[in-house]
Amino acid sequence: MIKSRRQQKLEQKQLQSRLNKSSSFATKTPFRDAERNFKSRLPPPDFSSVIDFYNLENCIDEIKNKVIEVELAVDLGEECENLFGKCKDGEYIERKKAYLFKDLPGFIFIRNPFTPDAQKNVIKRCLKDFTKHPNISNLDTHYILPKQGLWELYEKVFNNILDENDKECFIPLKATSTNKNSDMRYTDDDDESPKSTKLTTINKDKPDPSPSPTVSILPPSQLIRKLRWITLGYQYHWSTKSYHFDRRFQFPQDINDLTTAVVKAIDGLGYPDDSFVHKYDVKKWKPEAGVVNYYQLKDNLMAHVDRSEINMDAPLISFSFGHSCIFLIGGTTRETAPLALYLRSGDISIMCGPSRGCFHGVPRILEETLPTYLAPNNVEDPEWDIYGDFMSTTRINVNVRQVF
Ligand SMILES: O=C(O)CCC(=O)C(=O)O
Ligand SMILES: [Fe+2]
Repeated sequence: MIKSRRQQKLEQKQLQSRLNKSSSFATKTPFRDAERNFKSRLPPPDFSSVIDFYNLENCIDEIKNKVIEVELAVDLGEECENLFGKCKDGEYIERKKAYLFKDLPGFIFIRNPFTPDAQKNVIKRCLKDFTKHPNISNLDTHYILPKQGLWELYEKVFNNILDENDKECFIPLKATSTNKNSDMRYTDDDDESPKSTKLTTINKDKPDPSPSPTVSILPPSQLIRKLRWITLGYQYHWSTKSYHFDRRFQFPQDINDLTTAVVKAIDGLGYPDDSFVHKYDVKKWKPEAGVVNYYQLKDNLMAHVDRSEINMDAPLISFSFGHSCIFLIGGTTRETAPLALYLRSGDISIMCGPSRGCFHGVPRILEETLPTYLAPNNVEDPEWDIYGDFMSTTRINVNVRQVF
């Protein structure tokens, strides 16, 4: 059969497209495979290899053998009741254990040491206080947020003090410009080479990201669910993956205290054969920067390495609240198959030592995993209603770093 030139061209195009696709298999890595598994809705993910610290006895042996149980240097209950909460009569929370992983020196997991009330306090801080200026959020790129903070405005709507048609609820867009510097938080971290943040380059001009011409004006109740992150302390410039060393705001004292307690508690943790021991003098610990991530149920965070800090010896401390998620942590490239674990409300994960340079990410937020004590309509605590309502679709992560 003689093919027309058009037909020949079409076939050539199809062949090229197939070749391109197969060459993109070069980017098919064990980390990406794991992400693909946990992101999948249909068929649902295979959860059999996920480490579950609330059910370790029933995990398969292959998983149990990777985990080492150790004792914290400090009982987070006894010594830090003001931070993690005082147990009610008859209530008991295990607050002296941590877990290490055989193939991942420096990664430490602590099961939720918080009481429900202590968790609620941190969640309220994340939603009502940390979302206020001067802290920057992803919404600041596109919107002129109200002085009182978006949450307080939303609270007035939620409590029927304001109607969303009221002019106070109008949140204007920022004027768009031709500057192409966009908000880079959710682009893939494809560059696997460790970047050094040399002091000579840190103060070079870092233009603010440009507002997108496609975002729309939204009422507070919808805009608040578009909140994805805010930054604490040293503000972060996502597109250059470096800090604004000239934009530093007061770091919240309560988050400072929580992380200091954790740094004290993990001191000296290590493998039984001493092949890795974590040491970081608590007197040197300075929480200088933080990111609060707000995930809605369909959100995820792609594999990345946090390497913008000049001090990579200090631990990176991360708290989870609200819905559970799957957390993946692998090696210094995506070629290492990651460990998968459940992070539940209150859990603390710490990356220090070699694990500080490892790829990690959150491929999945797990529906219907909000603890009942964080759910709305709690008659005992009507003030929680608005927070519970927000948390019914949300996971919050607070992660804290020392920069220098
Ligand atoms: O949400 C999490 O648990 C991880 C967040 C994270 O890795 C980051 O913000 O760099
Ligand atoms: Fe991270």
